[in-house]
Amino acid sequence: MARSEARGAAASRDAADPLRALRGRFVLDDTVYLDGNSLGALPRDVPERLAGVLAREWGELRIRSWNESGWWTAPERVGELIAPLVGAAPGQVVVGDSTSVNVFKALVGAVRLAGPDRDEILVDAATFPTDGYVAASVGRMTGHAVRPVPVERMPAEAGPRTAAVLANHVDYRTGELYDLPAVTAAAHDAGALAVWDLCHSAGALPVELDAWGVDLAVGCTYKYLNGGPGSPAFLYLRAAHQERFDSPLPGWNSHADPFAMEPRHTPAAGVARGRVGTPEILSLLALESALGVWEGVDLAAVRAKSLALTDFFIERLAAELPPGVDAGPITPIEHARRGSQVSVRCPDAEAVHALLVSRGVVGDQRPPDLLRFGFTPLYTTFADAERAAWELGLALGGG
Ligand SMILES: Cc1ncc(COP(=O)(O)O)c(C=O)c1O
Ligand SMILES: Nc1c(O)cccc1C(=O)C[C@H](N)C(=O)O
Repeated sequence: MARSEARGAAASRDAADPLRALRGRFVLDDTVYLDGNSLGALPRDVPERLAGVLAREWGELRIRSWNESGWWTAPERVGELIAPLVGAAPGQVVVGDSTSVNVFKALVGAVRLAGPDRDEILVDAATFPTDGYVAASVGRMTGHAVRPVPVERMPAEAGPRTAAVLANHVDYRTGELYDLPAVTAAAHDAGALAVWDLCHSAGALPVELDAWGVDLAVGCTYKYLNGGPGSPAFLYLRAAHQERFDSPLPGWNSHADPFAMEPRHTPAAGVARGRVGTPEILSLLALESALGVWEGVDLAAVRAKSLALTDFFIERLAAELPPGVDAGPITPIEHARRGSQVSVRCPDAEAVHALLVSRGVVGDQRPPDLLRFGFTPLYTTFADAERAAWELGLALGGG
């Protein structure tokens, strides 16, 4: 297919895209932005909302805003906006702290729920580093052995010693989507709890935490949920576990009566038990505004577009890669095993990434030899996918 034909195909697919109007809800330019799996683009409504928060809520109401502007309850309120995106009924998602801190809360909470007779944690062998670092520290604190296991091996490896498994729904490096329901079911069969990191799946594809029986989950909000740099993470605490959830970070915000200022901690009822200290109000409210773009969005349509975009990119890349070049996608071709990014193995990835950025195609690069291209279905176009494949082909000597 000549380039003009490929561009024509992209244009017709963009014209037929049921989500095409959503791109206008974001601040974007003619850069091909394929790094929404690291930092989502800015939703248009956010600056005005934040300006209002600064001028009125902080500037004029000051301390009164904790009650009158709903700051105190924002962690649960924003959690309710995330809940439908991860298949959670109300009352199970709370927002605050970083993903790393929530991994700590969730994992210690899980091993405490599992009880004293189990002494092992299985951790995704290819995990994003922070989860592995936290798990190792949890092991040192609690005495549990921490055993790295590939996610696909977890069903076979979980056993009578296993207290919890900690796994990523989508591998940040390869873009592989794991079988969350099967791994969760196997963990349960072994009597263990399943804790999932949804950083690379929340907002990118349908997630059904309640239906799939997940015990605890965490995820960041600055990737596919477009909450902004450092926006707070979310914690899912399954309703059935809330009463027994014993947080390793019981701050005053998770107290049943915070303003009683009691010396002893009495945990709050419900998901507020997952809170710790004062919420990050400015970034939390920016996130709340950013989540407005999801109103009425069908996650099945998001998934269909994500797969169509990544298929198209993989197809165009196969056509544009010069013969004999030792580079190509490592992300699984099977839809059931693909998240919303395509990772391309390529020599001199750092130099190729820099060249692509200079040509207006922004993905990212992970050592030693991976280029990552994230496809955010809310705003990425088929024209973006076509141009990225073309520029990557050129960067590798094609054209
Ligand atoms: C899978 C995964 N977990 C955790 C993190 C880090 O979380 P945080 O920096 O919010 O603690 C990231 C990305 O930064 C990630 O991709
Ligand atoms: N959180 C990030 C940051 O603060 C700076 C740069 C990148 C990030 C990321 O989110 C990286 C991302 N989790 C990854 O998948 O590699």
